[in-house]
Amino acid sequence: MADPVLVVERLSKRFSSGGQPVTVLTDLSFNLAKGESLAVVGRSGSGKSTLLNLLCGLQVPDKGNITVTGESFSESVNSDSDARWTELRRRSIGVVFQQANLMPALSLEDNVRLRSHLAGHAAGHERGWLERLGIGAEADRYPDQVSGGQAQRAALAMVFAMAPAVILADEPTGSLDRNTADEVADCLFAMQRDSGCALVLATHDRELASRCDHLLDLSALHLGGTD
Ligand SMILES: Nc1ncnc2c1ncn2[C@@H]1O[C@H](COP(=O)(O)OP(=O)(O)OP(=O)(O)O)[C@@H](O)[C@H]1O
Repeated sequence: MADPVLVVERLSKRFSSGGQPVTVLTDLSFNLAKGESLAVVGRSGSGKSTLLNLLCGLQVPDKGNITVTGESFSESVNSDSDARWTELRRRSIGVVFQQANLMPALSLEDNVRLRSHLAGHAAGHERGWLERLGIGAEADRYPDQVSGGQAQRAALAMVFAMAPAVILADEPTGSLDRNTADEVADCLFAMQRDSGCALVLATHDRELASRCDHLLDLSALHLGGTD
């Protein structure tokens, strides 16, 4: 494999629920290279969102290592690892959720400008990103003035404007009707292919998952549930 952008080694995570340990991930390992996509599927509660949270440092594994663009993290947390995760989320890891996470007081263009600025890029390309997502005409509108599909396209424009190494998408089309979901997915995969970033996509939608290069079925790895 070409130099991997994302390396996951023997990752384990459990929670405590009502005093009972709940094992979510056990010894999970995979690599993802530049330009590759991985669909993470599995029944509700199998750990899809937990995995994405671990991959951007919002949760900490009990065991294992995660390496993103050469930065390695283990289960030990300190101010150095916190600062490195924060910097990665600012510049290198783009996150897309089921609901577009736009700032309501900013126009779509200003939402893209802010995200791009935080990632260290000069202003000036915001409209271009919105045009590539097919919503250039909506650039001056505010999030509450656009449809769910348009808002989700704006969320993708924000993420691609960062020029991230990795995109983590958690049910990015889950709140959209089938046609709009397909259109947004077309944008996501076309732009991921053009930008060459890696994509980890958590979804219940098997059709969407089948568009990725690799499939990780968390239900097949373990039975989950209470230990
Ligand atoms: N902070 C937490 N504390 C305790 N248990 C948690 C916590 N977060 C998640 N869990 C449990 O971990 C398991 C995995 O949750 P997760 O949200 O990752 O699943 P999922 O596959 O994304 O589910 P869904 O498809 O319904 O979104 C579930 O049993 C959930 O209840």
